Amino acid sequence: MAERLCFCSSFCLSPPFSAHPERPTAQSPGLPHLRPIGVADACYVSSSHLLELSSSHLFGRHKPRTQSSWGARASPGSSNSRVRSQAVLSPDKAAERGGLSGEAYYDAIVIGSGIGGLVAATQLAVKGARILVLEKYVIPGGSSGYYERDGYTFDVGSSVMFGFSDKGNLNLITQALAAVGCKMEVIPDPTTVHFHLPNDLSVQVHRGYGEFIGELISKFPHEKGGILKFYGECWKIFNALNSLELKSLEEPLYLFGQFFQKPIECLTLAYYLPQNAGDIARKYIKDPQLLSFIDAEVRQKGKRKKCFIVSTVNALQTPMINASMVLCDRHFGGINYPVGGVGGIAKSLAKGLVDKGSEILYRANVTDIIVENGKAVGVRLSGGRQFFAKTIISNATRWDTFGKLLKGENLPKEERDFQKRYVKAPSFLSIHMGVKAEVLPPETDCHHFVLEDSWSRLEEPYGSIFLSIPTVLDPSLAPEGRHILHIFTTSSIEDWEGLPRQEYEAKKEKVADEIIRRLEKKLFPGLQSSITFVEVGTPKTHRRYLARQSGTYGPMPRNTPKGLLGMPFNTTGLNSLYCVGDSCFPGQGVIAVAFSGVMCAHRVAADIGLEKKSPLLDNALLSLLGWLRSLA
Ligand SMILES: NC(=O)c1ccc[n+]([C@@H]2O[C@H](COP(=O)([O-])OP(=O)(O)OC[C@H]3O[C@@H](n4cnc5c(N)ncnc54)[C@H](O)[C@@H]3O)[C@@H](O)[C@H]2O)c1
Ligand SMILES: CC(C)=CCC/C(C)=C/C=C/C(C)=C/C=C/C(C)=C/C=C/C=C(C)/C=C/C=C(C)/C=C/C=C(\C)CCC=C(C)C
Repeated sequence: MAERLCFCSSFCLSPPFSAHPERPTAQSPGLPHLRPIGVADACYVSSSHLLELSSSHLFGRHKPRTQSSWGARASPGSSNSRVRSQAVLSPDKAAERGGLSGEAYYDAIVIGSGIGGLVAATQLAVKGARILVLEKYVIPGGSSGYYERDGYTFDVGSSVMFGFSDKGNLNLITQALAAVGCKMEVIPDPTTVHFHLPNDLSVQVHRGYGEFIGELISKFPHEKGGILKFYGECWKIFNALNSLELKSLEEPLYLFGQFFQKPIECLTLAYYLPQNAGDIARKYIKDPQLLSFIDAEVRQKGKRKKCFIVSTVNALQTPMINASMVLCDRHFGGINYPVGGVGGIAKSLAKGLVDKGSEILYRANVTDIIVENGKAVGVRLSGGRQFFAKTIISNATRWDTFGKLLKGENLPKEERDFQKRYVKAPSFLSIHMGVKAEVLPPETDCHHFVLEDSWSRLEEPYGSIFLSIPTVLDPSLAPEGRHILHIFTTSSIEDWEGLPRQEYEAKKEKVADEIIRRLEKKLFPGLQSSITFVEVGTPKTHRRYLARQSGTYGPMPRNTPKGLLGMPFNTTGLNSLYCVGDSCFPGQGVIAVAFSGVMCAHRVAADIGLEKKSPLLDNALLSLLGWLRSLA
């Protein structure tokens, strides 16, 4: 088991420290009186403050803190705003600099500090761009954030981390951290998921590919040939992906360069771009139970209200490229858990961003994207403050970006088409629990997928249960003698809206009790009586704290998609506005949104002159991609 280490070289050297040595922190002697901040106020938080956050009230009954000793309100003219003025303009100055005639101070404003937004921001910052990230909540990370309660550190989202190894080209989380000089200690997970399925089918997805395939073949010996062919095809795609340098597929000089250097690999990917995993699995495999297992494996979203493991749909609606990425990376680089919890990734990226001279404002709720002459030029916060930049990057979902943040603008055709092709996936009900350690049998795996009785419940709300026990890997996340159980299952916002408070609370308890009862019966006898802490989040909780419309987990195809062909990239129909995150290519998942961040940063860098570009080729490629999407 790994020791707890610092995230970055400077991360824990001088508490509290300032990322900019010349800039004192809010705690430094000599700083004037700091006013407590209200929810609507934006506050500058340096990475040192992040380290000191002990509890980010994300789920359950608690509201975000409205009083804080770690944040300082900027008031122009105060010494506190003077302290910051080297990197963050006072609101008035920022406003003056934007608009029609003024030169925008920032190269890019990023709305939201999910992993997608943070990767885009840090990748641009390392290229020398001046970035301002505006985050509505009090800490970075969005669905990859964390919160602390009663000595437990809970991951907000799930704890299965792809792309976090030290090899290949697809370890995008490792690479994103390295770009800003950070390295996190990780703990290898020996089993990606332990499936507990109908008809007492139990499959462990071992880290070793041979071991996993051996186990699967032993359960389905009559399908040996099909299994080898299906997973073999996945490896062909994964190897092609892994051989490329990953940058923006919307940037022609890079794309042609890759085609020139790796023609076979690029053509392989182009061939699979419009294909789905379920169709390919069905070419080789006939056993319905094995096909259902593969549906659960690739967990992409299928029809409305249905859901699964690697995203939330069945294999027939899962792009083959995404399925291959997930089904192979877990064996190639393996699933690795960051020591100290998933929240450390966003904290490290945020710190890295500040180290590179860019800024983050927390409690900065963007309500409007300001458009002038058909171009996104700035943003307005809920308190009325305005910031201007050459480009705006939205890490909010596309539904929020185009439905809420842009007012009075006609929905661009591209977005209308996207909304025809994709709907919002349902949200989750999540249960964060602390339990007595003795309730877990020895050798319990970290991640479980439970569907006890019938395959027909696979995609039903509350049908399948996801369970992570990160303390199996990192015991430091819980008090001694305790474990964390993070349970989640799909659930739609409609189930929870319009209920009076008491009924809402009673329903949370009832639904959570039923899920816990199922886990007690299937996995852990005595579970109920071993609980020491429990907190339940519903889709409303996700909507409120993650600022995602309907609390959605992301986009899912309305019908059977043409693989990844229909997914929009980062540019949008509005000049200078870009999107990043899970409603962009290639979709949901931490590694997927990290890739979207890398792509976005590259395209933006080209557009603001930090990377080479060819306007002529740009137009040709963007038209070609638009046309290809129209075929989806
Ligand atoms: N594999 C896993 O185990 C795992 C775990 C957690 C999360 N995830 C993935 O992460 C993906 C989401 O990442 P993402 O980067 O797209 O976004 P995100 O939803 O995680 O983060 C978006 C951020 O933007 C902020 N925001 C939204 N609107 C805002 C506004 N108007 N003003 C200011 N801030 C605003 C939110 O507060 C949030 O912090 C999901 O698809 C999920 O699959 C996966
Ligand atoms: C343009 C043209 C025409 C052509 C071109 C061709 C080419 C070159 C192409 C290329 C492509 C590429 C590069 C692509 C890429 C892609 C990628 C990277 C992808 C990725 C993906 C990923 C993913 C999807 C992931 C996901 C994940 C997830 C979702 C996860 C989840 C998890 C969970 C939910 C958890 C569970 C739990 C338990 C069991 C407990």
